Amino acid sequence: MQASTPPPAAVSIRNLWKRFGGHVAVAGLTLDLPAGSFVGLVGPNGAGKTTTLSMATGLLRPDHGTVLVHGADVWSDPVAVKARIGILPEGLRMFERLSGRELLQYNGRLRGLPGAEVDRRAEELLGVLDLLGAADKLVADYSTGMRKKIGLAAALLHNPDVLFLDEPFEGVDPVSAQTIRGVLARYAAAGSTVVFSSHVMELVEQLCDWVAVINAGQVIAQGPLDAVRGERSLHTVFLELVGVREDDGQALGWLGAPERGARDGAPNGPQSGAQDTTQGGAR
Ligand SMILES: Nc1ncnc2c1ncn2[C@@H]1O[C@H](COP(=O)(O)OP(=O)(O)OP(=O)(O)O)[C@@H](O)[C@H]1O
Repeated sequence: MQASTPPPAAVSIRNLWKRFGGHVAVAGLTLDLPAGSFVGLVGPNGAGKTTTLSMATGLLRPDHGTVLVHGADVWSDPVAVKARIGILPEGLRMFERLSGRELLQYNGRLRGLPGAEVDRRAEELLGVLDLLGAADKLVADYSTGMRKKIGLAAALLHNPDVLFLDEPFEGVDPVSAQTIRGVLARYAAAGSTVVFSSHVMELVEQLCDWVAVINAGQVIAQGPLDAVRGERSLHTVFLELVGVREDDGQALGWLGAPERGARDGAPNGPQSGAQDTTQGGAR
């Protein structure tokens, strides 16, 4: 499975560290992401994915370590790097009082693209992402999925070499997710690099050809998807790698059991309160 000459790295991360107060969020993380690959970053909650992506894209300064994007240092050569990357961060803050179309036009101009080219690309992206009907609506009035799509359009407008996406499918309905997948697949097929974080292993397996598993601020596995998962599913391998916590059978023993004397000393068996709650929840 090992290639004799490794492909050039689009993103090369070396010994990256980040501490928040007493908590080490990223602990000496080293990662090489091959150019032209579709990379999935997976890891449990709090593993350090967002912190890593933020440092890799110049949004958060590392305590230590380097990140190179196509050979340019993110922190010592930020202008060169930012011209080559697109970012869809988690919880992206946008100019809410602009319409979707205006947001793209503003982004395109900031990127130094000629006006006519910005307009052409913006209309195409709005069309492909099924946002033409909402193009003149304020971003403030966009739904979660629409926000992800307009954020993706803004990240792609200048045709970056590397696209970083933090949880691009979170809160997105299946129709919009399919649209986003189509755009990403088309972008990657043209030879660009996509790096995205996700908790959805099935999605990573469908889209990605390269995977990095992050746990406790470090990379615990990385490589081509087939090499990382072997004959098994990524889900199974992931759970094994990060270690599933065993339930000792003691915790939550009260949950679902009849309450005795907890409320005004009155028993609350399944035929009284529990049943009412179920009916209430069904409405
Ligand atoms: N600004 C911050 N201040 C303090 N702690 C932070 C900050 N940002 C992240 N952390 C902590 O750093 C650790 C890594 O967080 P991070 O958001 O990078 O994880 P993640 O892998 O993206 O998690 P998730 O999958 O839940 O989004 C967590 O313990 C988190 O609480």
